[in-house]
Amino acid sequence: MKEGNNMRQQVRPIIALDFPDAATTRQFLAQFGQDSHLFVKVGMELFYAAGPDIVREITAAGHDVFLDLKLHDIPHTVEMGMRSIARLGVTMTTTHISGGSAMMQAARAGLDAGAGSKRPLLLGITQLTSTSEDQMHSEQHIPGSLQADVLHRAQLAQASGCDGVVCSAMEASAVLGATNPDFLRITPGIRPANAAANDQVRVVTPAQAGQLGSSGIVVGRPITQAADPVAAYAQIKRSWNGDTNDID
Ligand SMILES: O=C(O)c1cc(=O)[nH]c(=O)n1[C@@H]1O[C@H](COP(=O)(O)O)[C@@H](O)[C@H]1O
Repeated sequence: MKEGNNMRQQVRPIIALDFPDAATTRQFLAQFGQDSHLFVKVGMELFYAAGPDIVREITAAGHDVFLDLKLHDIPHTVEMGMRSIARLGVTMTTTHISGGSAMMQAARAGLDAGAGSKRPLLLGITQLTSTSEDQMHSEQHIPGSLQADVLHRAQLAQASGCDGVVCSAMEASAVLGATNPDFLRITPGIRPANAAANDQVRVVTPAQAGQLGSSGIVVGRPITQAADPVAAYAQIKRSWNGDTNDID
């Protein structure tokens, strides 16, 4: 087994359900059959359209939900927002690290206060996978390498009560080296070889993500817009888990 495989904590690729409404989401999920136990991400597009009801519906169907709303506000507002999120029974959620340590601590306190038996895991957003190092320099006025910035953010997130970060797989092994081994490295920006990058910049294949030390991958359009989403999911899952020599 490759070293990266030992680091993998989420065997299932997390499918980003970036759909405009509940009906489209239901049609998509129905293709996977009643007994499937998927790990899906509900983000802004679906949540702003279908609200907490769609999250409850998906969890009631037996799927794990990563509710990705990327909270970023003053600490009190984020704490109270996270209390509401925790009551939805989701598995993971997100806050922006750039809001600072007080905001992340408040996010964690909100999850602690709002959760029942199982607290949602808190992930900090480092640098979006759509951001290049050049953009970071010119638009954010952050000097140095993008990896160094991601490492700094990851360490701040860990010290502030986060359970992991969202970063690209390109930074995953460095984050692993700079944080506790169980600190999660959830990586979007996943594209099978030859697939369109779309708006993503820091992109790797599912197999590379496994080798680079990701602990979970997030995949949207390569599955949701595939001619056969169930087959695309199965192929990406095999590649991610190192179960195939197929070109991914
Ligand atoms: O927080 C995220 O999930 C996220 C962070 C990030 O840096 N990059 C990123 O692409 N994402 C999300 O991951 C998903 C990627 O979707 P695709 O580009 O279609 O595979 C989208 O739902 C994004 O919102």
